[in-house]
Amino acid sequence: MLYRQPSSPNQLLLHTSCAEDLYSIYHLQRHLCWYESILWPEDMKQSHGRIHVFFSEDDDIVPTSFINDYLEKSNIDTTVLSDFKHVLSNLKIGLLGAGRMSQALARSLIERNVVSSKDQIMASDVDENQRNIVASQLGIVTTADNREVVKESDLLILAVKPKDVESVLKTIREPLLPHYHLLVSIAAGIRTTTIEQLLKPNSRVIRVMPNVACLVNASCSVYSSGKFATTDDRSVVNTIFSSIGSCEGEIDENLLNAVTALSGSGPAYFSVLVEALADGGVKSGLSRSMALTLAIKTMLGTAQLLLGKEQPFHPSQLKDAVASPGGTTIYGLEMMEKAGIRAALMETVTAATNRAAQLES
Ligand SMILES: NC(=O)C1=CN([C@@H]2O[C@H](COP(=O)(O)OP(=O)(O)OC[C@H]3O[C@@H](n4cnc5c(N)ncnc54)[C@H](O)[C@@H]3O)[C@@H](O)[C@H]2O)C=CC1
Ligand SMILES: O=C(O)[C@@H]1CCC=N1
Repeated sequence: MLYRQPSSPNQLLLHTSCAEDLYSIYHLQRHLCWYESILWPEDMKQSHGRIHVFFSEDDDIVPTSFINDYLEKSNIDTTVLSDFKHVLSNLKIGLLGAGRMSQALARSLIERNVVSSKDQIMASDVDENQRNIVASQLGIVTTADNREVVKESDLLILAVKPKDVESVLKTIREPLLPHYHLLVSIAAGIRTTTIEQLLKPNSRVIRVMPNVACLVNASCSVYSSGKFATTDDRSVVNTIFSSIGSCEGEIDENLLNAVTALSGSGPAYFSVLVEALADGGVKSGLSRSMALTLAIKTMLGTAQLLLGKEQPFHPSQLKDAVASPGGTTIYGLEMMEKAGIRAALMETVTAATNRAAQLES
């Protein structure tokens, strides 16, 4: 009644009244009406019995320490259960395309216990070799049939190359149920409206841009929601993409191409910079391996200083702190300016943004 596509007038009536009415669907599908279930400290104090709030220490949905502090200040008894997790324990995740990004995502979700079992993830890929890698290295079930993944999952992650998006969406259009499934696309330059048009009306879509550093749980992701995505959908996306690094929140979709060009493609730019700096070291007599190690670790240390948990440096502050009067650094910096490196990097991001816009059309 809720999920079957109506094929007779009676079924259509039932479907419309039960599966499309906002309030019925919430209750029949056993979703919680959050807005009716908020218990404020004042309400708790008025209760006749004793109230004690228990939190899981590691909660992907509720900010445990923030709410715990808030309740403590309101004199409500609380206990944080150490080592307890509140994870996406029932959500079934389907990966459409089992390439580099999907594998990294699946690995993180399993290793970081965001899912409670490997059985919660399934992947499809046209390439048998990729399927074998995923099955043997990650122990998750794979199939060549994208439709099978849709039928077995609640949330789908579309991780094929942009050129393959349309054909995959056409294949899964039928089994993908707008009220049931959430489709998360990480494909560069494919708008949520394009995806929505290829799916059934009202399909819930969120577009995310992570980066390859998800292989080491250090991706930074940004997302944009389609027209029909819900607050719960955004919360799940936040949880999933925080597990592979950080999720920097939602952004106007018009800016997602710039994100793609900066942080999506960024690891490639930094790799070129590291390689070029190492070349400079080799030219000045260092061994290749020493030069590469120094360049990489210098990039890492610089990133840590710029991010600085307690006192982040502004880039110009850090540059000034390193360049002493008449010293080595200022001579190096002069050469960078002569070579036009700032303009070159700005144009790099602009060119990649424009390319993402071309993919959109
Ligand atoms: N590689 C990167 O650094 C980033 C990639 N992205 C996006 O992520 C997506 C995936 O990228 P990668 O994982 O790097 O690509 P990939 O080439 O490693 O993986 C794509 C997989 O999709 C499979 N595939 C192709 N057609 C298919 C079909 N019809 N049905 C099922 N599977 C099919 C391919 O066999 C391949 O294994 C792309 O859209 C890209 O724009 C986003 C951020 C960073
Ligand atoms: O170059 C690409 O198409 C993808 C998008 C972000 C990183 N790689």
